[in-house]
Amino acid sequence: MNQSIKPGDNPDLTEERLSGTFDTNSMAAVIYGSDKLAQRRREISEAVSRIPELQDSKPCPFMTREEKILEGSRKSAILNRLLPGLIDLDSFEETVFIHQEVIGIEGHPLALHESLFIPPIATQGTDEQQKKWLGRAQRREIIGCYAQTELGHGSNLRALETTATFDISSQEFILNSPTITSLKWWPGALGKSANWSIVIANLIVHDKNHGPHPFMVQLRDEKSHEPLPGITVGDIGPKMAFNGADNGFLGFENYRIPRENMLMRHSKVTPDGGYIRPPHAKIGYSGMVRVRSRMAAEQGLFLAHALTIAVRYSAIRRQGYLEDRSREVKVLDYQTQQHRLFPSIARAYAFIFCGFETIRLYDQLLIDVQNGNTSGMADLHALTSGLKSVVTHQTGEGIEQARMACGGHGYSMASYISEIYGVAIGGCTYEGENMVMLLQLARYLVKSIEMIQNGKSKNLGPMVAYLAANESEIDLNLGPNEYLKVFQYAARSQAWRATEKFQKLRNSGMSKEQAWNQASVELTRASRLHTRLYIMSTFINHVGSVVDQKIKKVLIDLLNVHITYEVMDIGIYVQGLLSSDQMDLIRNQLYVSLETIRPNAVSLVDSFQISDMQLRSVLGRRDGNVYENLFKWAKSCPLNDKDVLESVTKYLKPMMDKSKL
Ligand SMILES: CCCCCCCC/C=C\CCCCCCCCCC(=O)SCCNC(=O)CCNC(=O)[C@H](O)C(C)(C)COP(=O)(O)OP(=O)(O)OC[C@H]1O[C@@H](n2cnc3c(N)ncnc32)[C@H](O)[C@@H]1OP(=O)(O)O
Ligand SMILES: Cc1cc2nc3c(=O)[nH]c(=O)nc-3n(C[C@H](O)[C@H](O)[C@H](O)COP(=O)(O)OP(=O)(O)OC[C@H]3O[C@@H](n4cnc5c(N)ncnc54)[C@H](O)[C@@H]3O)c2cc1C
Repeated sequence: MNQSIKPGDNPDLTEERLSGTFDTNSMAAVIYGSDKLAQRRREISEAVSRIPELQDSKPCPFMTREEKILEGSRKSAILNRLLPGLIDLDSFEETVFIHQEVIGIEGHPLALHESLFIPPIATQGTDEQQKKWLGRAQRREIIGCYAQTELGHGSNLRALETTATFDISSQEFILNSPTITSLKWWPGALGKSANWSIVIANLIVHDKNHGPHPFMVQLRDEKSHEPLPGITVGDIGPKMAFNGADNGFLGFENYRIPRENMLMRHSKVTPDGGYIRPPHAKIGYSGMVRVRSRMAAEQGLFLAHALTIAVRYSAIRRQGYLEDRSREVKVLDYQTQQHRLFPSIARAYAFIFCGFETIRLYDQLLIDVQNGNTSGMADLHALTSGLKSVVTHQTGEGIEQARMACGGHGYSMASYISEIYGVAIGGCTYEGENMVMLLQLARYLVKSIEMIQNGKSKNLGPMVAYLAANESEIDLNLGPNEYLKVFQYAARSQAWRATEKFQKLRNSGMSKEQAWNQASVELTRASRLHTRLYIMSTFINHVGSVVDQKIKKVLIDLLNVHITYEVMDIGIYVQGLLSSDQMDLIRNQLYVSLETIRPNAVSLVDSFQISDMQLRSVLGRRDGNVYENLFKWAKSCPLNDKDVLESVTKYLKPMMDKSKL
């Protein structure tokens, strides 16, 4: 049963919902991890929809940037008052969800507070530091951000220029931005809203640079909100999207903070200027790993937003004919439309499934690290580096296809797809530029292959054990596990090809850095294939664990779309393994899978249960009543407040008048 059906809906959409073979609430439970979690999302949406002061004052596309920031702040403040009655305050998921529901995806002044300001205090602050700041931050007495990137440096953290020099005599750190390129640049909420920040600066003690470390820094006066003396701060200007957030710049001039403001759970500076090393050199980077570990699910949901819009719209949009010339067909019936959208539905599910898995892995790692065991850090760093890169890229591609699948109306801001696209593809850049992060994973793959070459295959972790196998023939009696073997073959041969290229260049006398650079395109290809293999195997495992048989059946259909599409997409890497007959067989299986999934397409996107408020799309409305609402939306555009604009009276009319003979 599809729970989205309501009286008054567009009959085409109701017809689709009636053709679904499964219960959308049960599917939502599988997507979000449990019936309880899915139910909480519905309850929060429902509660929010009944609070008038939380509704949009006007559609986001009609707001200026200043209005967006004002609206985000207005709603944040109201939410802060209402949150205790609406959500479980200890739940990060519920906190993020309600902000998304109420404020949307364009960012808001507290977007970074929850995800990048509070977690470093909680994980890298000492008990005393947590006592001092955590409660204040959680109550939102203070608003924080995370200032790491600089005008001249982002990807390469070793080159950051901001310094925090320890002054023993005053027991203070002195913060400085010595050059224009050392200005912090990009941090969200820094521009106008935050009054505190985690600042990443090079720790200098007794003239020795110990590299980047995190510091708690007050930026603005807590009464007047004016920047404190020694601080230069402001907004960096409009962006491609995400304009509800005030990304900012920040400079320091001999700005002093107490010694106790360095986050010292792992690294420490003692009063006499002693430096105590952390248990792992990169432990200070763990805030980034946390955000990356959450990106697959987050991006999967961005894709889910775009697909909810495109699939619902494709079910009510009629254009052209198939056999029956008496009525135009739903565009969703065209194979090209299905090929454009259904593999992306499968990817959205796959990303969410493996996203929740990486969140679980991160949470486990956090416990291990707090207990002094840092051995899992390298594995999770490699995994999340690849995952954020592949998922953000494919999400961007999927959203753009969704936009095109909506024809002309997809290009209108009424679809809201362009905003989803703009926000989502920010993920290709933030938290580590994709190529840079793919190359981090490649280091791990090359090291794994070197272990095999050195006869140490038994030391390989489970995620890379396939690199040591020797599969050269596949029995295409095709089930998911055979597809997995095909993918393993592709990932393995590319990883070996890239490593051997790197080694050959090294052996020719080239420096390590040059050889790496000259092999880097091949290395990034290896990282992508490795990551896609991981996504596929997580998807297969997840479907295998589903108990409800109706849900399992449709997820197997979706998995079939995924595995056939993915293998077709990497055809070039499996030429040595699969014959052209086998490739034809897979291609045909893909087409059959598209037909199989067709009756469930709308129910599959309905199962994401994204409310109209959150979707903010005229095309993607739950009720499917698109045309009358598009007309209403256009009429409410501020340009239509007057029939004759100043642009006409001041310029066009005089021009036309002058041109008259
Ligand atoms: C619609 C519904 C969806 C819901 C979503 C919610 C709605 C919200 C609305 C909108 C969302 C938008 C939100 C926007 C938020 C934006 C937030 C952005 C925040 C930021 O971007 S913060 C800045 C991030 N910056 C980076 O990521 C910088 C990238 N660079 C690096 O991380 C490092 O420089 C480097 C890793 C690339 C290199 O570091 P370096 O020290 O030089 O190390 P190397 O020499 O390369 O490697 C040495 C060795 O260390 C290992 N290593 C590196 N990192 C780690 C690590 N983290 N853990 C473990 N080990 C690590 C590395 O592998 C090497 O090992 P080896 O020697 O090979 O064995
Ligand atoms: C929406 C958004 C929000 C952000 N929020 C924050 C925030 O809250 N806090 C914060 O501190 N920062 C934030 N950032 C900054 C972000 O983290 C950086 O922009 C990001 O890490 C990329 O760094 P960069 O800009 O220096 O890119 P660059 O490194 O300059 O990248 C430019 C090009 O160089 C290539 N390149 C660079 N290094 C290498 C290499 N070693 N090998 C091969 N190619 C390379 C890249 O692949 C890319 O093609 C945000 C950015 C965005 C877009």
